[in-house]
Amino acid sequence: MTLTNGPEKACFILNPKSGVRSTVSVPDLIGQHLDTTRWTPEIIFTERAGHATQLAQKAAANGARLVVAVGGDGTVNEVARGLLKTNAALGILPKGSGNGLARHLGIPLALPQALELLNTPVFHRIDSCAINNHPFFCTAGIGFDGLISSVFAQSTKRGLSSYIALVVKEFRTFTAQAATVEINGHQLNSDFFVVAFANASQYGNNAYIAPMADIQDGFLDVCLIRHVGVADAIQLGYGLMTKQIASSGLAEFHTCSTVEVKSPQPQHFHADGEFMGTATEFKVQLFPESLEVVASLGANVKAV
Ligand SMILES: Nc1ncnc2c1ncn2[C@@H]1O[C@H](COP(=O)(O)OP(=O)(O)OP(=O)(O)O)[C@@H](O)[C@H]1O
Repeated sequence: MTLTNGPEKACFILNPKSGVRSTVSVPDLIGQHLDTTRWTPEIIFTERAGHATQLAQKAAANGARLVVAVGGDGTVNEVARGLLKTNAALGILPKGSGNGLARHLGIPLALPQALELLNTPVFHRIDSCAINNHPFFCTAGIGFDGLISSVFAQSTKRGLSSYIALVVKEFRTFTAQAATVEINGHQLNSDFFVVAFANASQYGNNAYIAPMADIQDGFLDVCLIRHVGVADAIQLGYGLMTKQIASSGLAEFHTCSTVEVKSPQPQHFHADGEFMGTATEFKVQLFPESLEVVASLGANVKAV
């Protein structure tokens, strides 16, 4: 497709550390598959954690119409937060191990096909969220999944099998944590294994924590999981991978636009799988239609 005004600027921000497919040369793939009558590409490598946010802000300020995160959900998060309140749209070349947002948006995991999607882009507006002012676009969580994000951040191993081994190890010693969750004017006091906040439906790797979550509906889906024994854990794992967590009897769901959580003990928390620290009080907010993305029609999103 040729534009009457010529190609627009597309900036590709690559995290060289992300993913397990390190042999793939993304610049070569961009050279082979990107339609240069549609886009004039610029390719930049990140140099450190957090760098992608600065690069994305700069690209948007310099007139890029499209800023493409090349990496996993951590890189997607960093690029996307840099694009909030700008005129640039987010593209994704999925190169992580989980790729939760890319999967929700129907973006092909094969990079040549993901590049083809950018050649004939359809733009969509999606909601974004924040946990204690840390933006997230896919999921955030407190409790066991917060702890896992912390332990995974310290581990040098990547990939699904390492992740599962780590989950099993930590599960043996983790106990549900006391907290008060305030949703829609109601206070729920309990011990919680996980309090998860879903903008998109999955954590990544097709593990669906909130299968019904709609990324354009203006609502957060909150998933509360209380005590989890060994037999429950197997059922929970099965429910996550088969989109049947809601019928497992182990999870309770609420929708809201703001939720607050208080806990007597500091709790680990994550945003899009990245460990954000510990806190005793949490405020989680949703900002409707606050980010423009290129996604696949017929996936879980409606076109603008
Ligand atoms: N040049 C860099 N050097 C070191 N770390 C970086 C660099 N660029 C980005 N990072 C950090 O790498 C981390 C992991 O990135 P990302 O999530 O994209 O990959 P991943 O962990 O392999 O994928 P997934 O989240 O799907 O498992 C992010 O926290 C990001 O801040």
